[in-house]
Amino acid sequence: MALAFEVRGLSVGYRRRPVIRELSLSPLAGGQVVALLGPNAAGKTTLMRGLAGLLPARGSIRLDGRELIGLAPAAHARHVGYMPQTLPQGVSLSLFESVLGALRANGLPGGSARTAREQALATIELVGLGALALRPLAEMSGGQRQLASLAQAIVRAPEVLLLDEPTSALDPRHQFEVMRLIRSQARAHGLLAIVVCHDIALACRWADRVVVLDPRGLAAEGPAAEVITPEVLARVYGIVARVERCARGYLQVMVDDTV
Ligand SMILES: Nc1ncnc2c1ncn2[C@@H]1O[C@H](COP(=O)(O)OP(=O)(O)OP(=O)(O)O)[C@@H](O)[C@H]1O
Repeated sequence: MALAFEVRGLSVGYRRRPVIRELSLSPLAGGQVVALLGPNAAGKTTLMRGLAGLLPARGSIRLDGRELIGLAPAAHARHVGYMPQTLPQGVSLSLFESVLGALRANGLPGGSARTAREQALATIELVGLGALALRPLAEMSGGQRQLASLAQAIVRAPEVLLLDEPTSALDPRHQFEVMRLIRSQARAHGLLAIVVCHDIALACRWADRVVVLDPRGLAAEGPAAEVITPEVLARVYGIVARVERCARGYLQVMVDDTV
């Protein structure tokens, strides 16, 4: 049975600024990739941090029927992994040490120390950074640090993987590879991946469902082909856009103007 993830009446915000108010989503399932879209300041990061247990939340987040709100942060993090939008900076650790550290921080030694080291190295290979395993993060490019951050999130093998703009620093080839990797991880391990993305076509190409937020709350959700329409793009982003299918059947979004 695929894992079930349910968000009901969820509120997340900051001391004097509620951002996500009473948000309910259709149930999400393990094995899926869900793209979280929406304009700047819509609350995507706030929602992700609430789902990850990094901001206080009210309402309900259920994983296979078990309530996550109220769990201790370490227990919450074992179920729900989070890759932040900001890249790791100024860290003197090598890539290998940082990925091994992420694995250990989860309280999941992965068997023996040797197994843990092998797991860390295998994950580094998976994101395509095998040749840089011993390089300090501080000596990596922005794109390489973003891939390092992805490796740190994946190595923990959470059931729900939250990725906040994982492709923002990447060239087109690496964007493609990362989205393909996320989907193959979701399919292979039955994990649910929720990915924040500003590239609507990229999101539609790889996601099974999209959730669109705007500052008023949930604007739309469902399969990309049903949700991404000129009307929704005008209402949510304030753009005049055409939504067309390319020869291969993928959605393309062409922006002609602002509303
Ligand atoms: N630490 C904070 N304290 C108070 N308000 C915050 C904090 N962080 C973000 N906000 C506010 O919460 C709102 C939502 O911000 P959030 O970062 O969740 O948006 P976002 O959809 O991820 O935006 P972007 O696409 O620009 O990354 C914004 O109005 C922002 O100013």
